[in-house]
Formats: sequence, structure tokens, C-alpha cells
Amino acid sequence: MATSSANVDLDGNPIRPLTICMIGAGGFIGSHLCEKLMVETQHTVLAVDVYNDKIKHLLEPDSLPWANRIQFHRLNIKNDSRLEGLIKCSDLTVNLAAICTPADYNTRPLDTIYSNFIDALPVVKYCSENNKRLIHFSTCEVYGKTIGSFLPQDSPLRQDPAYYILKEDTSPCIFGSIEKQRWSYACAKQLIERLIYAEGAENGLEFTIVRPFNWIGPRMDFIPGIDGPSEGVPRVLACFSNNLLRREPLKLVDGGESQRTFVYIKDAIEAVHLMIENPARANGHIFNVGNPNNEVTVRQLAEMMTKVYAKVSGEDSIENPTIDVSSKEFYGEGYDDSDKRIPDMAIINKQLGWDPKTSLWDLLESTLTYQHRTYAEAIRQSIAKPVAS
Ligand SMILES: NC(=O)c1ccc[n+]([C@@H]2O[C@H](COP(=O)([O-])OP(=O)(O)OC[C@H]3O[C@@H](n4cnc5c(N)ncnc54)[C@H](O)[C@@H]3O)[C@@H](O)[C@H]2O)c1
Ligand SMILES: O=C(O)[C@H]1O[C@H](OP(=O)(O)OP(=O)(O)OC[C@H]2O[C@@H](n3ccc(=O)[nH]c3=O)[C@H](O)[C@@H]2O)[C@H](O)[C@@H](O)[C@@H]1O
Repeated sequence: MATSSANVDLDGNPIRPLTICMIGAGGFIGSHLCEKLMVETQHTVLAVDVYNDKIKHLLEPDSLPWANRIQFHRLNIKNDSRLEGLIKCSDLTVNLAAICTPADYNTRPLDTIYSNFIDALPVVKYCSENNKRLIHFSTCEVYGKTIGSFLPQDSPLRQDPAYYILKEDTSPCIFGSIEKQRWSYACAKQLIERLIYAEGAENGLEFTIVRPFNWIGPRMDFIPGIDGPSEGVPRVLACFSNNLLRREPLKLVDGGESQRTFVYIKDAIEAVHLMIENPARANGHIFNVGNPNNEVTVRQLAEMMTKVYAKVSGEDSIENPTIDVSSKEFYGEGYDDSDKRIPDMAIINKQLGWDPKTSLWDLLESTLTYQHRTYAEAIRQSIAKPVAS
């Protein structure tokens, strides 16, 4: 894998220290990106978010070696006039802010569309008007379902990669009907991608669009009842971690037949680092960032997480480790799913020389070690606490 050296880019040119306005810096991806930029580079980060719990370790104490290179700005980009000033005084804006948990897409579709499209509009506008570079986080969900999923079950073409591999420049974006509100997120992300692309074409905006394919690792989402709402439904890694920590069966939605490719957050952050430091190679591109070698069904993921958790916790797994639930029961009306998500890696490989390296077993082992160390005791105490009468 290509890595960017401390001082020169992939073409041997010196890298000058940048000021980066990172919106959504307090989230899962933002926290890892901030960590990378503080520990391994000389760039400065203006970290924008409504929360900062996941980056507290980078903000305090003042004696940290990077203390003068990171500032936290608590603001909601929906309604804060300070945003334009922060973008103006930065060289680059990285926009991560979004509602991005599937349980919200069909239950809070308006918030989802506003967050992923309307709230991103001023960010794009300020970057374009002030000639500032933008790295915008989209999603692999813009591909929706594969072409192959519409073929008859017994069609041999279903095995042909042409019918399922997802390519940035040729694959169509296939969503379900409007009443399947699951697609509100993907559709909003697609429209903001098109707007950014058009700003590039008509007004010369320097942009890069990132399509993450299921990045997972420590600090992803929350554990319900511990550092998030008891009734909240996070993404699958945190749902399954929560079940394992509580010794409950893992819930397989509609049989757990959907397929995903999971990439380790630390591998994926390497790719973003390369985009930041190689604008000539990254500008104007849309990049899939995922690990095509780590494909599993959700059922296989549950089985592997159960085995890995038994290893890292030293506890035997429960007798019936999984249970089937319908999507209506789990997510409510209007849920739908992507059947299969394998990223084509040709463009990112050609432009940035990036390839993922961590196997699914290894990334689950380090992530579940973190989950166990961070949450097991808190869960034990919450279970032991008598319920208030
Ligand atoms: N994690 C993945 O695998 C994945 C996959 C596909 C796409 N993405 C995209 O990457 C981005 C980051 O994802 P993540 O996993 O880190 O999610 P996250 O929810 O952990 O982080 C998003 C952050 O944005 C902040 N935010 C949201 N709205 C805001 C607002 N109005 N003002 C200020 N801050 C706001 C949130 O507080 C949160 O800290 C999102 O755009 C998401 O759609 C992530
Ligand atoms: O991470 C990504 O690349 C993108 O995909 C995710 O969507 P999805 O993969 O469907 O979200 P998960 O919550 O991680 O679910 C993965 C699969 O597990 C299933 N699932 C989830 C939770 C659970 O307890 N059980 C279960 O079977 C879901 O139905 C789905 O098929 C989210 O939309 C975004 O964070 C992001 O854009």
C-alpha cells in the first residue's frame, strides 16, 4: 500500500501544513481522522461538531504536543453564521456531518433528507464561492441495489461480476420505490454528489467525493443504554456488540442474508490521508473506499463476531447465539436493503495507490477487544443496578 511520507506527496512534492475545517469531526470517522492528523502530520484542524466526546482525548490537556493545532468549535451547521468564516480561513473543508444510521432513514426521513442534502448546501456554496477545496463524504448506499438482484434467482448472470461490482463511473444508482423510505438517505446523498459535481463542472469547485463501504472499528456509534439512548438502534457493529456484551442473541434482520464488505477504519483513514495530501490526484474524483476481500453475509458476520468475542472476553458464547427478526419489527415500515456491496477499487488504486490490508477477523479482534475493555464493566453495573420503583 502506498503511504504518504511526512514531507512529500506521492509525486515527490513537498507537503505544506494545511488548515482543515473538519465538519462532523466529533463522530466516528472524524475522531479517527483527527487522531491521524494530530499524531502523524503537521496540519491544523478546526474541528466542528455539536459533540466532542469522541475527540476529548485529543483536545485535553493543553500539554498535548498538538494542542496548538486543533481547535474545537461547537456549532450546528444548520443555523450558525460562524461556518462561512471557518471555511474561509481554511485551505480545505472535509464534510462528514450527517444523519447516517439506517434506523433513522425510514422513521425520520425529513431529518435525514435535511441533514444529508439541505444542511450540506451552505458548505458546498461557501467552498465554491471562496475557491476552497472540498472533500465531501457520500456513501456506498448511492449505488442502492445491484443489477443482479433484479435477475431471476437461477440466472447464471448473478455470478457475473458485471452484474454486482460497484464502479464509480459506470454503475447505475438503483433505489426502491418512494414509499420505501430507507432510500431517503441514499437519494439525498446522490443529489448532493450531483450538485458538487456540477459546481466542479460549471464553477471550477475543487472537490473529492468519498463513498465509504461499511467502515468499522472502535468508537463507532454507541452502546444503547450506556453512551446512547436505551431504545436507539445504531449500525450493525454496535448492535451486535451490544448483544454480545449483554449475552443476548444477535438479531438477524430478514434472515441476515444481505451481504456487506467491511473495511477497518484505520485502513480507510489512510485513504483519506492520501486524498488530503495529494490534491492533484484526488480533485475531481469520486472514490469507493472499501475492502472487497472482506465480504460476508450478515449471518456470517454474526457468527464471526460471536467467535471473536468469546476469544477476547474469555466467556463462552450463549447456547442460541442468533435470532431471526423481520425488518418491519426491527426497523419499522418503509425499510428496504442493499443486497450486496462490493467496491471496484481500480480508481483509488490508480490515483492514490491505496489498497486495504486488514482481514475481517483481525479488524473484529481489535475492535471487539476495545468494545469489551470500554463497555463490559459499565454493562455489568447497569444490569446489576436495581430498577427504581
Ligand atoms: N461509517 C461508515 O462506514 C460510513 C459509510 C458511508 C458513509 N458514511 C458517511 O461518512 C460521514 C461520517 O460518518 P460517521 O460514521 O463518522 O458518522 P457519525 O454519526 O459518527 O458522525 C457524524 C458527525 O456529524 C455530526 N453532525 C451531524 N449533523 C451536524 C450538524 N448539523 N452540525 C454539526 N455537526 C453535525 C454528528 O454530531 C456526528 O458527530 C457521514 O456523512 C456518513 O454518511 C460513513
Ligand atoms: O456503512 C456504510 O457503508 C453505509 O451503510 C450503512 O447501511 P447498512 O450497511 O445497511 O447499515 P448497518 O446498520 O451497518 O446494517 C448492515 C446490515 O445488517 C443488518 N442488521 C443490522 C443490525 C442488526 O442488529 N441486525 C442486522 O441484521 C441490516 O439489516 C443490514 O442488512 C449506513 O447507511 C451508513 O452508515 C453508511 O452509509
